[in-house]
Amino acid sequence: MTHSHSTKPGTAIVTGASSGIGKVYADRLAARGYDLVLVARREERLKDIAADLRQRYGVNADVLVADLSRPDGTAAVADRLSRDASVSLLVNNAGFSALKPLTNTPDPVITDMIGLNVTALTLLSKAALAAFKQRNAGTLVNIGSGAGFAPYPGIPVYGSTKAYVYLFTQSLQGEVEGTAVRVQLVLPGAVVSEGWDVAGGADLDPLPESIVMTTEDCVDAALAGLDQGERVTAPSLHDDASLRDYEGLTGRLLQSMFDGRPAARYRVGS
Ligand SMILES: NC(=O)C1=CN([C@@H]2O[C@H](COP(=O)(O)OP(=O)(O)OC[C@H]3O[C@@H](n4cnc5c(N)ncnc54)[C@H](OP(=O)(O)O)[C@@H]3O)[C@@H](O)[C@H]2O)C=CC1
Ligand SMILES: N[C@@H](C=O)C(=O)O
Repeated sequence: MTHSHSTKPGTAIVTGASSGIGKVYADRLAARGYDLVLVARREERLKDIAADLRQRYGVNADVLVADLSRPDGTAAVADRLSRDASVSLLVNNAGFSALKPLTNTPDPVITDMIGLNVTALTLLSKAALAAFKQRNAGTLVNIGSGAGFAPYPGIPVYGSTKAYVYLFTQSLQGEVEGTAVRVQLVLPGAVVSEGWDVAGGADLDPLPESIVMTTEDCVDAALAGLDQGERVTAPSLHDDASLRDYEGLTGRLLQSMFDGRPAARYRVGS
């Protein structure tokens, strides 16, 4: 499908576009007429995906090979965000997990995971919002995880990086309030992808099929949430009132933390 110039929505940068959720984002965004910049480390895969998108949708698709757990990799993508005024959407999707207790997780895995899931996502969000705010247009999508809602024994670092994405992205929503810039937080549950092999220590196969979503359903729901103007989209959460309750409760808890008097149960000064 080709799109006329006047309807072009601009360029979308998708990190982690070489597989899983990111690859499906690239496909769906190309179907919507976006030109693409595909970011990941595996160049051959990215080239094949880019060629396929060009051929099937008639869009431009560039490959940007970058290791986002390294400062130079993140800087290369940030540079594209600040130089290329056609970029109207960033999907901060690249991420990985290690399903291991802390003491069994090698130090480089920990630093790479924090570097990718937290530092790169933060710096690329900053570069995107700087460009989008200047143009008063653009959309930032950050991929968190249901694993960021509560302590998750066995995956202490991954779950915590996703808790960061949850709070960070919602904080950014406050920063763009009153502008035309949009920030969406996407919280997948369990999704079929190579990510489970990368994570090790757990296998998708023993999980009941009923709790695992396809990458296609996950991305289609995330984009439907974006179309509906949602700030937080949880593709597998049927009871969305529970999310609002959670947000309300944590917001009230934050407010009630600001009190100069020690709580009575500590009997300080009594
Ligand atoms: N699958 C699931 O159950 C869930 C996944 N998520 C999140 O969804 C996102 C996508 O994961 P998913 O599709 O499952 O996993 P995949 O492993 O299929 O995809 C991860 C993508 O990130 C890229 N990537 C990994 N490390 C780096 C790096 N250092 N620099 C640049 N790119 C990198 C990979 O490409 P390459 O190796 O070529 O660099 C790949 O394209 C992640 O943020 C994940 O945490 C959230 C909830 C559930
Ligand atoms: N990727 C999954 C677990 O590691 C998740 O985010 O739930």
